[in-house]
Amino acid sequence: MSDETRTHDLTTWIGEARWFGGKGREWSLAGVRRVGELPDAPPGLRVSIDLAEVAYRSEQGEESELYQLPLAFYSEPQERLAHALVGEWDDSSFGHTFVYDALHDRESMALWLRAFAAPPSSTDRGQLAFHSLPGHDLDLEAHSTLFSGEQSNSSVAFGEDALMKVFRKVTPGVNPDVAIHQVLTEAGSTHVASLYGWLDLVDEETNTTIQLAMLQQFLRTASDGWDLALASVRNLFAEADLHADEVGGDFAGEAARLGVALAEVHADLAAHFPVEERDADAVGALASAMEGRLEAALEVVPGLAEHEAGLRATYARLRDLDRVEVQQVHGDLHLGQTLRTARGWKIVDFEGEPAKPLAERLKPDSVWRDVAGMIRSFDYAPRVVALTAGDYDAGEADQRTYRAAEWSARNREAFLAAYTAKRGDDVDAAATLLLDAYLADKAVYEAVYEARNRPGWLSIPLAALGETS
Ligand SMILES: Nc1ncnc2c1ncn2[C@@H]1O[C@H](COP(=O)(O)OP(=O)(O)O)[C@@H](O)[C@H]1O
Ligand SMILES: O=P(O)(O)O[C@H]1O[C@H](CO)[C@@H](O[C@H]2O[C@H](CO)[C@@H](O)[C@H](O)[C@H]2O)[C@H](O)[C@H]1O
Repeated sequence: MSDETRTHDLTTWIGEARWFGGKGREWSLAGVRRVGELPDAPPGLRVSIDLAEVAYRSEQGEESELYQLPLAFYSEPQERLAHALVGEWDDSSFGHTFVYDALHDRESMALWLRAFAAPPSSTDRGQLAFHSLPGHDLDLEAHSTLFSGEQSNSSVAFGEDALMKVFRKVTPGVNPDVAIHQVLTEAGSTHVASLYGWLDLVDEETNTTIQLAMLQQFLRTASDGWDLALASVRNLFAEADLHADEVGGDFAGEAARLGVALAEVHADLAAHFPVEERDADAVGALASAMEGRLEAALEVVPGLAEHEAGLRATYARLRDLDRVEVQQVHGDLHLGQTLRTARGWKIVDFEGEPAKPLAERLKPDSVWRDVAGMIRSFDYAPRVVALTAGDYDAGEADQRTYRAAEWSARNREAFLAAYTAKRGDDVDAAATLLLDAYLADKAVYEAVYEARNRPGWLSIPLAALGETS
């Protein structure tokens, strides 16, 4: 079986993967490069990390992205891994093999975990560099389980001990998720999972490093903030005669605690990363960047056109500001990035918006970007429940729309009040301009995200824009 088989199988597999960010665009597999092999594999198994180069062609020219492919090459077919089969081909180093997604394979994942616990010597590891922080002994007996959620990356739990996040779309440079977790772990923040280690791909020739994976504390008692919010909305919808504050499962107390957690994380980030006061030119550049994102989004989502004038007016109002304070922020905050544990709220995934280049994601930004992200989530939750609730009559639909707005407003207010109280400030006129602009910018981003990933949900950000712009 030739290279053609490999290219065909990998193209099919990548194109269907949830983590593949190129859906909806014209792309091809430009090449696959092996960057490392895990040592100590048992006979009949070889475990590699390959990088796939995906090329896009458009009127603007050519562009490419790198995706990480952890692969398991078995000399015999593995029935237990049938669901994770990538293909069957002749590998130039491993011979004729049955190739599987290694993240589904406990044998392969055990090799990864062992490499974190005892980083292989430089000759064995090639370009791979496993790092671990002191203070935690990994449970090497723990079995791996791949998380099945809707994510941009792939996460593998090792029992209830550790969680490894494998970054899928990779670029040279520092990944903010690793850098921020390291700083917040070392600062003793109670709102993040502790960082245990990370994996780098070091290219000594070009003096570049690509961060491939991150190992952190597994939050055993965690419930996903998004799931909790949906449950709260369902409670409200089930009680036609009651208001949000009278129904069991009211979320406002949790929304307020989330506001406090975010204020504390922002304070820790401000203490350990630079905080800068930017002038009117920088505010103008921020408004221009938002306008630029809108223009790009209009190409992908024609339905945004009816909101264009309102959006441009919101961004133009930003230009009235003569200063903006920026610092390290989360960058892609939403309820799905929050976990309620027995010890309070934790915030995860400091990687920023997956669609942005790494260098841009590390840039300081206004804290109002994160606040806006959470508020957009409070808007999303009831709309998702209404959208997926099934058939109901027109009267019921109106009732739900009204109650959805009530749920959003109640939680938005509780969250904002607690956030500003913890910081010791309030949402003054300048903050309102910033917040409105970030809310609009996020809804535009979401419209593109939904058009590419979940077209059935595109109406959610568009409806929100219809109410505000
Ligand atoms: N430390 C942790 N312990 C337990 N579950 C976690 C932890 N960190 C993240 N998760 C869960 O894993 C999911 C994916 O993590 P996330 O960092 O958001 O990945 P992605 O970058 O793919 O979106 C989250 O929605 C959360 O439910
Ligand atoms: O993959 P990430 O978690 O980094 O974030 C991307 O996917 C999110 C959806 O999984 C998306 O969030 C949007 O949908 C959420 C509901 O599923 C909602 O709570 C958010 O408010 C909304 O933005 C996120 O924007 C995207 O970057």
